[in-house]
Amino acid sequence: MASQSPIKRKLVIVGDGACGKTSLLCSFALGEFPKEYQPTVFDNYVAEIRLDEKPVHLALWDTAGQEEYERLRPMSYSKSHVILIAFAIDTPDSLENVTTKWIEEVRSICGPTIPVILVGCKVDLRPENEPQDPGVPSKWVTREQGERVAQEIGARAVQRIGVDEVFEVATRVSMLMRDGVPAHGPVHDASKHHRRRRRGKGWGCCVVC
Ligand SMILES: Nc1nc2c(ncn2[C@@H]2O[C@H](COP(=O)(O)OP(=O)(O)OP(=O)(O)O)[C@@H](O)[C@H]2O)c(=O)[nH]1
Repeated sequence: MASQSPIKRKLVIVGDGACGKTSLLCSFALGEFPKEYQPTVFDNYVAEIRLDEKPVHLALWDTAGQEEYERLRPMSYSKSHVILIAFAIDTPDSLENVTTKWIEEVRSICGPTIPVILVGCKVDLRPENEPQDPGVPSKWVTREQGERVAQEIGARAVQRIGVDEVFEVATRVSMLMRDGVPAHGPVHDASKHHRRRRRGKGWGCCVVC
């Protein structure tokens, strides 16, 4: 049987500096966490995966969260099929910036229809049963806060899924785009569990693991 040529997809990850973007990509693409923190300028990885038995060449574009590289980042978005917006659950500001900065940037450069997935990183840092004083705000981003932001940016919450599943969902929704425009109108072929219209147009998903 002739081997199928892979479907090419491009994923870009953005989010605040040091929120965990590179670590998330590396743990998926290379199977390991980077040993040391090195702020990214930009970087690429490739994952050869299979989705519904079809080979997919998934290009993973890592971007700089640090402000000094602000002017370089817009170039990374070109011809992308899906965007991951990351935040760190130990840094509430990084979630706030999703609504005040990242979704605005993504929508203004990539347009209203590109699928966006919101991902909460560093979940291992949150203690399982932290005693909570109702008068004191938690230093951790809660799942409810993540869901609220997901709603604000028109995304759906998908909780407690692993790294591989994040990229499986991302690859699946990336199929909705072709060369920067929706492949076939609204989201009729999205998987049942993750189907969502974003204000009648795009698609979003929140993963707060
Ligand atoms: N405990 C824990 N630490 C993490 C996790 N992800 C990232 N880190 C740590 O957080 C720091 C920043 O991680 P990076 O993945 O480089 O963050 P980034 O978002 O790519 O940062 P920039 O390149 O500056 O935009 C590093 O010290 C990582 O080891 C995680 O899931 N758990």
